[in-house]
Amino acid sequence: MYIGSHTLMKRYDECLLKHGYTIEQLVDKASDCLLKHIHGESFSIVCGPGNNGADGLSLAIKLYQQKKNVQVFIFENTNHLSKANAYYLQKCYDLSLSVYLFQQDNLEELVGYMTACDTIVDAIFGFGLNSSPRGIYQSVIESINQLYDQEVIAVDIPTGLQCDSGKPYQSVIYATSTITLSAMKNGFLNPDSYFFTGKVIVEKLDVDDVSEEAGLYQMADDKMMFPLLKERIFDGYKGTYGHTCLITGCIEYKGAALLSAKGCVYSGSGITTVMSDQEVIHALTQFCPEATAVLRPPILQKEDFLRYDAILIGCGLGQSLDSYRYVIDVLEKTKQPLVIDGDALTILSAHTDLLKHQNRDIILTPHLGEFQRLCPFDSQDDMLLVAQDFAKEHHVVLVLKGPYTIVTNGQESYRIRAGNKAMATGGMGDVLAGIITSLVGQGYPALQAAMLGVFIHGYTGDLLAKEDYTVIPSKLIEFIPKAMNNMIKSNPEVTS
Ligand SMILES: NC(=O)C1=CN([C@@H]2O[C@H](COP(=O)(O)OP(=O)(O)OC[C@H]3O[C@@H](n4cnc5c(N)ncnc54)[C@H](O)[C@@H]3O)[C@@H](O)[C@H]2O)[C@@H](O)CC1
Ligand SMILES: Nc1ncnc2c1ncn2[C@@H]1O[C@H](COP(=O)(O)OP(=O)(O)O)[C@@H](O)[C@H]1O
Ligand SMILES: [K+]
Repeated sequence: MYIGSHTLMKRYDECLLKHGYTIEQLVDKASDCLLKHIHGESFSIVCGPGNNGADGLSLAIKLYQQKKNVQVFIFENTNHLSKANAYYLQKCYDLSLSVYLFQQDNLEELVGYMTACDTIVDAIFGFGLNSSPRGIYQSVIESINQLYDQEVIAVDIPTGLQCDSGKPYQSVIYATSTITLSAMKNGFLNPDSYFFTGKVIVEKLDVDDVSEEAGLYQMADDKMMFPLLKERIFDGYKGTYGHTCLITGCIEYKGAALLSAKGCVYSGSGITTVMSDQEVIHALTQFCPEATAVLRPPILQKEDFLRYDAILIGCGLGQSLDSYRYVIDVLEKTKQPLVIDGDALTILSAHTDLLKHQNRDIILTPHLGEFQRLCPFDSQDDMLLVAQDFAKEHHVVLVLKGPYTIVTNGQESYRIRAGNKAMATGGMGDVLAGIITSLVGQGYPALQAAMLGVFIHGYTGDLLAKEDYTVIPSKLIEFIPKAMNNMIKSNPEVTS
């Protein structure tokens, strides 16, 4: 399933136009999709001035041609209509459909006409809405929400619901169901949006598939992710599964280093070595005896890293002058695939130029706060686009953590369907960084390692959250091997 935001959906339409479709054709195809889900005999179709309204007008014509009882309601005289809207409105007039123009003084009368129909179709605004509907639009929305006997079907998005966040503007339609076109809208991932959308049906237009060309995200769910996890081989040994080096922890932040090390070991790393301070190493022997350790020298040299398959830097590294130097050293002197997390990301924020010319796989795992430092964005920005552009510009795999964590390399973009609110506990991100590093060390390509790491982490958390109110990192770690085994056993492609 593909997911779009308002800018990505706009880009999607532009790609289709580039492929030679006309906007009138696209609207025609959109109304074909709508028609499949519309039942009943009498319809009030409420159409705004843009292409969402055009979808409604085209649908009205098709219902009318099926001899249904159709009344169309519009808001504006023809000067502000989109091209397709004006085209289909003229067709409505040509066919002598009943078209009513909303004005402040006829609102009550026109809404009265709607009470006689079975179904109201909301084609007022779609992803082109840029602020709360006001004036006559607001009055009509509020009046429609007062009608309780009619089914309300929203075209693409309930008018007044924000496409990207799923949050309502001040004035919003409460739909019974929403037929969304071409792709799931990012905002519908927010469970609160359900109050407004009702049941959501995704309908693909019968057109060339330009989803990837437009940069739409894909939902990475069980079906996509289970087969990515490889079975361990019959004669594998520790050398088969990679040697990872974790440059983590300091006197003040021992826990993060311990959690990332254990996450790395439990998700199958062949050998895990923690490069840290004496105090961290001491604690590690108690907490995770399977990990090995080396004392971190004051200056890191290329030779210190020759035997490793993957490096992690961050997870409790702190932001001291030493930590700062470690980050620069690792970026300048090592060549292995690299995972950068936590404090190391904050240090990196002032030096993103170092990401240029790296010629190796680099995975960044910020939460939103860390990402804000790396790539200052505005709260109104389209995060799907911001994340994608950042990854493309800096040649990294970006893991932007949160509900439905984003994973993108700028070309391919995913939202991972795993993880839950019970996991919002300190240290959870350190476990994730350890898992991803483990997978990189085991030889998974960077994008796959990031996707799979996020999925394993979230999937384990989901299994625990079925029973528990909170999911604690130490407990999640213990459950990782069982969860990974579950994934392997549930994958029909694994035969051994
Ligand atoms: N590939 C697809 O998915 C397709 C989608 N189509 C439809 O096109 C819609 C998007 O069309 P548009 O880009 O024309 O956008 P909309 O129809 O959602 O709205 C744009 C219009 O609303 C006005 N507007 C925006 N905010 C306003 C506000 N706060 N108050 C008053 N007026 C406001 C704009 O000036 C413009 O006239 C989609 O939601 C979908 O229904 C189809 O028509 C074509 C194919
Ligand atoms: N509400 C939530 N829904 C889904 N996943 C969540 C939620 N809260 C936290 N997580 C997951 O938990 C982890 C928290 O990471 P992070 O914020 O870096 O924690 P820390 O810095 O304490 O280690 C991320 O993988 C994130 O996706
Ligand atoms: K709508």
